Amino acid sequence: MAGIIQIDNLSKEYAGGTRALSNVSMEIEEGEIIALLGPNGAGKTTLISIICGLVVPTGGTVRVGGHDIRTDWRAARRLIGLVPQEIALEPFEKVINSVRFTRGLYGGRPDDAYLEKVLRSLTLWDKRNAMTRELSGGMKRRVLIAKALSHRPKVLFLDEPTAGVDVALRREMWQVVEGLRKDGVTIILTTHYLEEAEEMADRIGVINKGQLLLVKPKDELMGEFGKKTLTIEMDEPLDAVPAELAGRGLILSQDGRRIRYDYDSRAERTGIARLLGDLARQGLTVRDVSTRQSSLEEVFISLVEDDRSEDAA
Ligand SMILES: Nc1ncnc2c1ncn2[C@@H]1O[C@H](COP(=O)(O)OP(=O)(O)OP(=O)(O)O)[C@@H](O)[C@H]1O
Repeated sequence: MAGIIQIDNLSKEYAGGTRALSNVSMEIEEGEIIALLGPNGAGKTTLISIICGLVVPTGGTVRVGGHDIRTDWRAARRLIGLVPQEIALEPFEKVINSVRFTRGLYGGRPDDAYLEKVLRSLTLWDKRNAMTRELSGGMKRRVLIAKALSHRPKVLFLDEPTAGVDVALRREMWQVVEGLRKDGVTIILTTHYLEEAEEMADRIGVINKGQLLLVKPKDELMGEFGKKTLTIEMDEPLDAVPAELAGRGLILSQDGRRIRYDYDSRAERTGIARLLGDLARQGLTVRDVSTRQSSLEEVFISLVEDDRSEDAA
């Protein structure tokens, strides 16, 4: 079965000559949450804007629910809701009217029962008669989501949903997304926060300089690139790594008390047992050992750096 979104060889060159996207292809399955990660200017917003019909691509195609976004844009757009990066609301409008209005814009017939369900799920029902300017920042963001959901889209785009919000609000937003997942809404979000992608997404796409470097299930990405670090704490400080243990990439801390060893946890032989055995043979006593998995942040930085060094080569 084809995915709900099918992107083929998508490219965009802006009028000034900036190449914002180069031959991006990707398929998104119904019901999944996909996070698009990338540094500033990578092309994330451009990609979302093209799918939503706000920016015209210079090459390639996008289908939403089988509808081409250019030749069959009305049907495609009906399936999409967009929560933009900037908060843009009518300040003197009541929440409920603002949401009703957006539903009308999409050509939806009035359906207050559905809008009540949406507002309740976003804990906005009690605020339905408040003017949007009276709401807190977090509530305003939730109103944007309510508006984007007002016509029952199958796909929701969240462009940096938690940019500039505090930790509590960020967690609140994650819960909202979790609720939408349960309702079967497909979600595509962009973020700079790796923690956010790690927390919410099923799959992660990494974009850099207009190119989609990879799209992978989150766990696979972590497993594939996630190196582990073993820290060995010595009973007595060392002056240097013993010569017998050279060539294994061991790093001694400045105070000589800890040895760091990076290894691939999926390798058949991690070298840990050998290392500990060799230390014992040298008469060195180990006080403690700990391991740490690299974070997605480290994974991401190494990917983007690889991309940079390939450019330089
Ligand atoms: N309307 C436009 N006209 C010309 N160039 C543009 C336009 N919009 C974006 N760009 C350029 O296209 C590139 C990609 O921008 P885009 O906003 O898609 O990146 P982004 O990954 O969303 O970045 P950010 O994380 O900062 O929002 C950038 O170099 C940007 O300057």
